[in-house]
Amino acid sequence: MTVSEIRGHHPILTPKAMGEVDRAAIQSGIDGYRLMLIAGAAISACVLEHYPEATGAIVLCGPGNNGGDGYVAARGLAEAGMPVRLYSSVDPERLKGDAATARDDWQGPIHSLADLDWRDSEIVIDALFGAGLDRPVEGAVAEAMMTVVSSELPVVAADLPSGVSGRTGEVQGVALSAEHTVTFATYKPGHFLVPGADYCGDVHLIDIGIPQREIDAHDQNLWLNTPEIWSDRIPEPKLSGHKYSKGHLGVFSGAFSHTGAARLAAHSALRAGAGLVTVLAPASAIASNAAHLTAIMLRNVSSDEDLDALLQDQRMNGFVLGPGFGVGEKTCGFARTIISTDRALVLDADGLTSFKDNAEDLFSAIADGAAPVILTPHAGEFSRLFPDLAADTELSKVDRARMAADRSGAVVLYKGADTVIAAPDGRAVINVNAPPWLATAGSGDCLAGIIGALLVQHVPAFEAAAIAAYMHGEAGMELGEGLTADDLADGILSPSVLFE
Ligand SMILES: NC(=O)C1=CN([C@@H]2O[C@H](COP(=O)(O)OP(=O)(O)OC[C@H]3O[C@@H](n4cnc5c(N)ncnc54)[C@H](OP(=O)(O)O)[C@@H]3O)[C@@H](O)[C@H]2O)[C@@H](O)CC1
Ligand SMILES: Nc1ncnc2c1ncn2[C@@H]1O[C@H](COP(=O)(O)OP(=O)(O)O)[C@@H](O)[C@H]1O
Ligand SMILES: [K+]
Repeated sequence: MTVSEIRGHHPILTPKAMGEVDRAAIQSGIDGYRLMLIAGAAISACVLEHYPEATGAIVLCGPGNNGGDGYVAARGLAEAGMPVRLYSSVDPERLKGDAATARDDWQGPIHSLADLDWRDSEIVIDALFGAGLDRPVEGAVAEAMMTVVSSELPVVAADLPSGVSGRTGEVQGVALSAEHTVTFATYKPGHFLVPGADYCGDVHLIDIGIPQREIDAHDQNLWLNTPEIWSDRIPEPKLSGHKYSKGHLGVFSGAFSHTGAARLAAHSALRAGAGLVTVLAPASAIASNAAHLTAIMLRNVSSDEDLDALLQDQRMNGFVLGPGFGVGEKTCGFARTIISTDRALVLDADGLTSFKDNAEDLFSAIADGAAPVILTPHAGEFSRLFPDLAADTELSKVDRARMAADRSGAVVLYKGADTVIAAPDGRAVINVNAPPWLATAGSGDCLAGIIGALLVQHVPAFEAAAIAAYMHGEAGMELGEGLTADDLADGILSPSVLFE
């Protein structure tokens, strides 16, 4: 999916919430079978569009309404002239409601999945399980799915690839890997959370006629991270502006052999539109930083006293602490001091790990302080600060980020291919425009700098994190595979340029 091209407000609903929307729509008088006919037609249209040369299809139907979609799709393909063989994972007599109607409207034979033979087919339509998957797939169905996997035939999935949890994106037992997934009414978390995202291929969102008011009524405060969520928060350059009106960010550097991370963050921040950026370095790192900095300023901040003196200048209104800084009590002390002021703080990398054994200290400092704080953990750092949430296999990454934001009082940007940003007030977005080559040393340091640049320009914390993740992804896409973090820092465009 070319995610950068997705525009608009896209709420993401869990399968459970989607089921409630579905029931509410039907109760309001909408014909459920009509929804299934539109869904099934969209699946057959997807197959015909993307595999026009296919000389035969197999359609795998499960026990519920996902299977019903399969019967409708099979009919559409057969009517278009494609030879179709349909397999059911259960006795078709077991089907109920709309799925039973769809079965009755299918004129062809229904084979048992146990007799699966794919040899004269070129495409598989997966309608075994969708939103109703609620336990690991096992036994004969799992075996048949393994046969499909080993056939290496392309798969088009109805709603979700079978075996992928729509709520968490986790694989339940075994899962089919689709080239295309046709989903209905809204995206589900499993389309974007890893590993589910890898199983979905291109995701096509189809409006099947469920009223928007029903979707809005079941809004779960979770959206895709698209520009429409925050475009009105992008800092606009003003004619009357000067460099201080665009904020002054301080980025803490580590000791003499650990200075690169801070410079990557500082450089990215200047590119992202901060008015001034100063690297704050201990005495041992002044020379190595000075050798590399021009537009970025440099100041010696070695001790608590140096930090107190620095904080006298009210114009330095935000900080990035953590990249290359070192793990230890000095880091915790600096973080606590900044949080006790009203300056914004991005706490990243070593700044997070330093609180491994005293996370509650950090959270109570945030609760007592007035500063907006953003925590930017990757999975390892997350498990150090929130070990119980990381270990709870029932939770999705969205649940974890939300619970972490609630507990810490900070905006949490939980990194990865499927970065989730959550605010203490419950809002959350999933960012999906990041290409895999962003996983390179120093890329997270650049992200921390971009967030800092937005914070010092007075963008609220949740939006600053969401905009920064999107900008980071866009820069990665623009630069292409093989980028280094140096390229990335150089390739960041200020948001008013990027989104003009
Ligand atoms: N949203 C909408 O507006 C529309 C939705 N539509 C479609 O409906 C789909 C949701 O339908 P659904 O609720 O019937 O669920 P579905 O995925 O077919 O599963 C059914 C049954 O599978 C079973 N089962 C579960 N796990 C299992 C396992 N591991 N191994 C074995 N069995 C397992 C379990 O039955 P159980 O055995 O527990 O009785 C469960 O009840 C949705 O994905 C979309 O495609 C469209 O028609 C258009 C309108
Ligand atoms: N597979 C991936 N696809 C896209 N982006 C990724 C992937 N893995 C990591 N990233 C992103 O790359 C950055 C890596 O940051 P981090 O883990 O802190 O590394 P570092 O400290 O080396 O910069 C994060 O923004 C993360 O979201
Ligand atoms: K499916």
